[in-house]
Amino acid sequence: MLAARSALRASMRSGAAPSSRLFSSSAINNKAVAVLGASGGIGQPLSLLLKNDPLVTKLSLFDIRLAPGVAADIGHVNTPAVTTGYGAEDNGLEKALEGAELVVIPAGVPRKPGMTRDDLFNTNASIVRDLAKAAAKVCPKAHLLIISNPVNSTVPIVAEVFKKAGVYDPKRLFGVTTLDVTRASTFLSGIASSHPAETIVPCVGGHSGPTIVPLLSQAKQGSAVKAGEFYEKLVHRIQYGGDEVVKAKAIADCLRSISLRLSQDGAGSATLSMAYAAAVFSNSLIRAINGEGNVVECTYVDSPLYKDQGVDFFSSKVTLGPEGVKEIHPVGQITPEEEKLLEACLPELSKNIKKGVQWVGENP
Ligand SMILES: NC(=O)c1ccc[n+]([C@@H]2O[C@H](COP(=O)([O-])OP(=O)(O)OC[C@H]3O[C@@H](n4cnc5c(N)ncnc54)[C@H](O)[C@@H]3O)[C@@H](O)[C@H]2O)c1
Ligand SMILES: O=C(O)C[C@H](O)C(=O)O
Repeated sequence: MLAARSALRASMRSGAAPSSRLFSSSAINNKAVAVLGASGGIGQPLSLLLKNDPLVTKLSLFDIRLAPGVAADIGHVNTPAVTTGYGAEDNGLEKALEGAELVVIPAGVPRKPGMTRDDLFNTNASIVRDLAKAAAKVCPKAHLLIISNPVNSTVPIVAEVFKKAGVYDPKRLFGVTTLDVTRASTFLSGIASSHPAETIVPCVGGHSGPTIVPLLSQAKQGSAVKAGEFYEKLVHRIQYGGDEVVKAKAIADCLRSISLRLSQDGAGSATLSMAYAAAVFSNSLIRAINGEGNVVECTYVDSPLYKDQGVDFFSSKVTLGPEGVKEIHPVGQITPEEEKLLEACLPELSKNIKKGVQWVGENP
């Protein structure tokens, strides 16, 4: 995360003052990235951040609405990535996936106030399944980065689609849980008065309230938070950071529209911080694929760690490499409080994974 952040900041800087070294590209450094759901709240800022990443040389933006316009706009940014937008017509999805090495998927509906991520399952499962089918056909060797919620279930759905197509490589499928790590870093650094980039809190488990397990004891600054009510509040804030944004956007939306329409629907969930987090993860993965060593991110992958407890996918620290997942790290030493959080996480995660696998079995 630390390495990724400084690389991303270097990318940002280079965007302002291009250095020929950063912008030079050899064959190995050419990276084609497709974003599916590119016109959405996450899709647009994420596409912009990817366009600003000098390691990305081709950017294909797909959405069922507005993608050519988004691509035309982003395409005017003077960085190397050649950017093209595709809609659903004229086989646009397959065209967007042609030659893609990374496929980032934020397509799907976001939460409204009062909903859990699992409430999105009925809508998003089929969206993700269909996009995964196209990727399995057109770019079966691409690395897939799944953002669409509920991540705990959508990642197993993608795995099943790829298995059915005979092209599943568990090393190339990632649930993007970077936002949990980003939030934990921000919240803890606010308490410890440390620099966020140096405040690294691994978050393991999955991506939903009770399945997000922040390991504060493994952060250098973790001792700034003593066990007890204060610790519990911080853990709760990290686990339910997504709800904080959904509620804040709902209030803002409500105030803005009070004279126009009395809407309680809200304006969705985290988009900008998510775009940042996904850009950090994408940059880390590309650097690892390009041969950089010691690139470690927390990510939700097909993992051996808790398979004996019916949990086939689990987020933990993962060393990334040229083939994607290089090494999955165990959770390591944790406190009794963290042990309790993990105990609560595992059965819920197992349920979410089974739900995805069963659904795609019945709805192939
Ligand atoms: N993993 C995480 O940490 C995390 C964080 C935030 C949001 N999310 C999830 O990301 C998803 C997107 O959130 P958002 O705020 O960007 O939503 P949004 O509604 O603003 O954007 C979604 C986009 O997906 C597009 N889309 C819908 N069906 C599609 C299809 N079949 N093919 C291609 N595009 C399609 C829509 O047209 C829209 O542009 C949600 O499911 C949300 O819960 C995940
Ligand atoms: O909270 C949500 O629904 C979106 C996302 O998963 C988040 O953590 O912000």
